[in-house]
Amino acid sequence: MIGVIADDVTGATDAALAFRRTGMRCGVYFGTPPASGIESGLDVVVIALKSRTIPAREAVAQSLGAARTLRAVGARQLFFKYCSTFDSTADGNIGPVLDALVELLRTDAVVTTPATPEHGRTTFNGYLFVDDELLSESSLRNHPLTPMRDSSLSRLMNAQSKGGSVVVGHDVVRRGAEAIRGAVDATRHTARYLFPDAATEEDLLSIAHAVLDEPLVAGAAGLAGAIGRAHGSRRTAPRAGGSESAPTGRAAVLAGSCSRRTLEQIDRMLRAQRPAHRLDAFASDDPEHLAQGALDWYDALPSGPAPLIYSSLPPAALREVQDAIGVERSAEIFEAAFAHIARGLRARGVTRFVAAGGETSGSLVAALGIRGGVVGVEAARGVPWIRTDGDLDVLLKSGNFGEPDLLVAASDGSS
Ligand SMILES: Nc1ncnc2c1ncn2[C@@H]1O[C@H](COP(=O)(O)OP(=O)(O)OP(=O)(O)O)[C@@H](O)[C@H]1O
Ligand SMILES: O=C(O)[C@@H](O)C(=O)CO
Repeated sequence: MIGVIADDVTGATDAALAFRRTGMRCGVYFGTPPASGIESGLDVVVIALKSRTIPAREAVAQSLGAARTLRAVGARQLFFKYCSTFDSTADGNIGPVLDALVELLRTDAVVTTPATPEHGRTTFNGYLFVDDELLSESSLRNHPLTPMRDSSLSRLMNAQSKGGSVVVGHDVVRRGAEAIRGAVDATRHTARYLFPDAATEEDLLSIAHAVLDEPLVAGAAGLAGAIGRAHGSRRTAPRAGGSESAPTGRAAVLAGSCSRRTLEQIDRMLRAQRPAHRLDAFASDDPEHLAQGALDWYDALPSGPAPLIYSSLPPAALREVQDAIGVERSAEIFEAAFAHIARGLRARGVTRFVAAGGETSGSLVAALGIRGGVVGVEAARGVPWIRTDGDLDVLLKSGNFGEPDLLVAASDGSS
């Protein structure tokens, strides 16, 4: 069994989908459950944390807790899922968590790559590209919590981890798994982290074959799917119980992501004349007050299409809020407000939640007390519906994922 520790909930569902597509039986848990709460017979157990931007020490403690539980239920390999755009601060948390996992597993070389070609993430000479731009020149340079201003994976990693890192060039990767394994063995005692270049699914498959017996690997959905394929798991039956059609309950969309793609998707909602309410921290910085305003607005809506409640702003307006209120404080205000709103909407009969943004989704999942779920139909690449253990359907969308009409389409048909 492969045990996945994901540093946010949208990343967890992205990775779970990548494994499930290859036919692996995959369960998703939000927060670390007791070992007895994990279904037996799964090929992959994904534990979703919300540890990407919390203090490094807490991220390490939570990740070690998840790792111990996964090992207790039989994980032979741990996969640390971080963002395909390496979202992290200068202090972590990718490096500190991996350092701690290396020590826990007493391993000495970790092969890792964020490359996920289906999401437009590729690496060359150790530099990370988002579509045709370097990471540091992409919209990720303006991320509200983890602005990415460098594209060199080894520089990013060295700044937040111990043990050093090296790049395994594309010339080696394209020679296949044996060559990659040779590079891993040659570096085992000199550098802890290896970033093999990957521009295609074929590159990822070679990397996956090279690491099948390693106790610890790390990366994004690209490597997860490749490992699934390398296990030849397409031959096993998909897990029963995943819903095969999109859910249809009463819907609401909550967007706290300020990513470029989410802003486009919100624009589509507005142009489709969906009822929309923006949370404004300048009007009130009290999350409960903001939430009550949104719920009063919701209560006054005539029945009709699913509404959108959002805090998302484009970069310049976002900076104004952050300069006035503080980066962490403003994030806390909105995440707390979305938590109250999610609970309020649930109480009013909403059963289908579409959430945009990893932190925002994490807040919603915690507020609704969702502990786990089954991966259902794929609404967009990397974005599956999750049928939760509490009879809700949630679509947890990474900020930059999905076609521009995703929010409209996923919340269609509500009354
Ligand atoms: N108007 C705003 N002003 C300041 N901060 C905001 C505002 N709106 C949202 N935020 C904060 O910005 C952060 C957005 O992060 P989130 O993870 O939800 O989206 P994302 O980074 O686009 O998604 P992902 O991590 O999946 O790529 C949240 O902490 C949110 O509370
Ligand atoms: O890897 C990605 O880009 C996503 O799964 C994610 O982690 C965004 O939060």
